[in-house]
Amino acid sequence: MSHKHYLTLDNITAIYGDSVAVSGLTIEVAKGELLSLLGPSGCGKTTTLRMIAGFVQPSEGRVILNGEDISKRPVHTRNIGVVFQSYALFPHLTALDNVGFGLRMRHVGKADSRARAAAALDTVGLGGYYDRYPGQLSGGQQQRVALARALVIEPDVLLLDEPLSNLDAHLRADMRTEIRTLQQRLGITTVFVTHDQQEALAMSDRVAVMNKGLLAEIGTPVALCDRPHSPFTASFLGARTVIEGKTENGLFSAPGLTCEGAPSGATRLVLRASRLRLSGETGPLHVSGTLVNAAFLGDTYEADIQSACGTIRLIVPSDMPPPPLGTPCSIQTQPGGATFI
Ligand SMILES: Nc1ncnc2c1ncn2[C@@H]1O[C@H](COP(=O)(O)OP(=O)(O)OP(=O)(O)O)[C@@H](O)[C@H]1O
Repeated sequence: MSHKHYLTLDNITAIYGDSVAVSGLTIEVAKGELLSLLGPSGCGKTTTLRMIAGFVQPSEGRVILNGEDISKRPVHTRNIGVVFQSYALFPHLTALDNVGFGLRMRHVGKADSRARAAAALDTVGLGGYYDRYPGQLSGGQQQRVALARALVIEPDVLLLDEPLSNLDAHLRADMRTEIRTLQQRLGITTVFVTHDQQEALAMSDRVAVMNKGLLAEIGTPVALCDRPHSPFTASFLGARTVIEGKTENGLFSAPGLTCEGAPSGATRLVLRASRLRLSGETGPLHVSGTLVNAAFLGDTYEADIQSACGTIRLIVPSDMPPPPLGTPCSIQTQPGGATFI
């Protein structure tokens, strides 16, 4: 996908009182792309979304949509659809009227509004639910109504703020697939806020990892997982151990650990839990320690090895059960198991 600048966040900063929520953020989103903003609570994801929607004014920088600087435009004149975590449906309006509301506000005639709202509800699989009130719908169905309401205005950009976080795990996985399929079918440019790394990886064309109001790193899900460039990304993307050390003549070393094949200047070794095995054999990685945790997770075991350089996490297949706790172990890397920053 070309990163044609359909939506550009150009060096935007948001300040609340004397605290900086977002600091000099620059991101370009291509037309039709789904970009996730991923990061821990408080890193500035929602504030970024609010600046795109127009609820928060950037104190510096610009939001450019399709070549136009929309930074100063009021919310209702931006053609942007938003789905909030809380759905924010009107309890006293039916599903059809909730979806049609935005059109009526835009002075679309009543019959036309109803027809378009009905079509939007059909799109999200709620064909039979036009006359239900929000209180008569499940959480997942309310979420679909909120999505239909955002889509019915045919927005230039769709903004989704943790839309799945109120749903149970099963439904969340289904909705994730549905939203992604719909987004691709409609080709709608989407910015998706989440703190759930799996959700971001599963749904996105690219992921922007944020930390403390700053962009830590941006890339495709596979690139971020296989070759993280920032230590924050490496540790935030989960199931990775980051070890500090130094490199001389291609050999990375840290207390009680060495790893061959390091580029000059590397100061961190990233060990990816799912690409490590407990083994008597050694490869490029030399480290030994003691098994201190082995949890059965169904298809895998999660194991922790305590070593001189800290605790190293492994995720091993369930047909390779770890030895008893307290057993001395060494670790073998599989391709992609050890990378350097
Ligand atoms: N209206 C506000 N007034 C003052 N400070 C705010 C306001 N909204 C957010 N903040 C602060 O700005 C920072 C960024 O908040 P933001 O909601 O953008 O983070 P987030 O990454 O979306 O977090 P979460 O995942 O918890 O929603 C936080 O430190 C937060 O406390």
